[in-house]
Amino acid sequence: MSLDAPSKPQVSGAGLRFGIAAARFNEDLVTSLLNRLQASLQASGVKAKDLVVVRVHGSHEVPWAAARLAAGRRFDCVIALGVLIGGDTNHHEMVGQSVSHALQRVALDSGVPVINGVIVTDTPAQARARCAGRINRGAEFAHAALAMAALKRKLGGKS
Ligand SMILES: Nc1c(NC[C@H](O)[C@H](O)[C@H](O)CO)[nH]c(=O)[nH]c1=O
Ligand SMILES: CC(=O)[C@@H](O)COP(=O)(O)O
Repeated sequence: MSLDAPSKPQVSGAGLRFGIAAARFNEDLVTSLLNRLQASLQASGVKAKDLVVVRVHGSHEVPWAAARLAAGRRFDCVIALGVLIGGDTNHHEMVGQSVSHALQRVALDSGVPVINGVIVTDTPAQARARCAGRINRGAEFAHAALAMAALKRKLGGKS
């Protein structure tokens, strides 16, 4: 586990727009992650009207939704959220790797930054600690999103 995330960026969120694609699988945990993300974005000045959330079945479906949000060219950054927890097989690792690659492809192909907020853990306890416990990954993803949205405004993108 790493807790050495960068600190909150000195970025005002006012006027920045975010598209969020979130899985329903492990719904309570993903919703907690989403709530923490939204609270952190709004604390930095992002308006509720500038946060658009779409929900999909599982983490495997998140990259497609992220791609559609990015293709709309309305957002400064797209944020992908999901929680993959190990079951009897290594399915969670397979999905986690493919989702990670797909999200990177969406970002590079679309020119819209994509934040990988899909958490992959071996146990439910590890997932709870990161989504609803002492490790606030929702706020970390918000900080990454704010920084990348501001950078996109500065450097430009395809859109
Ligand atoms: N086991 C988890 C899944 N599995 C579902 C897949 O993501 C996918 O929806 C299914 O294979 C149909 O394409 N999803 C999660 O988000 N978290 C899990 O722990
Ligand atoms: C089918 C799934 O999404 C996932 O829950 C796999 O679980 P398991 O490894 O126990 O088959």
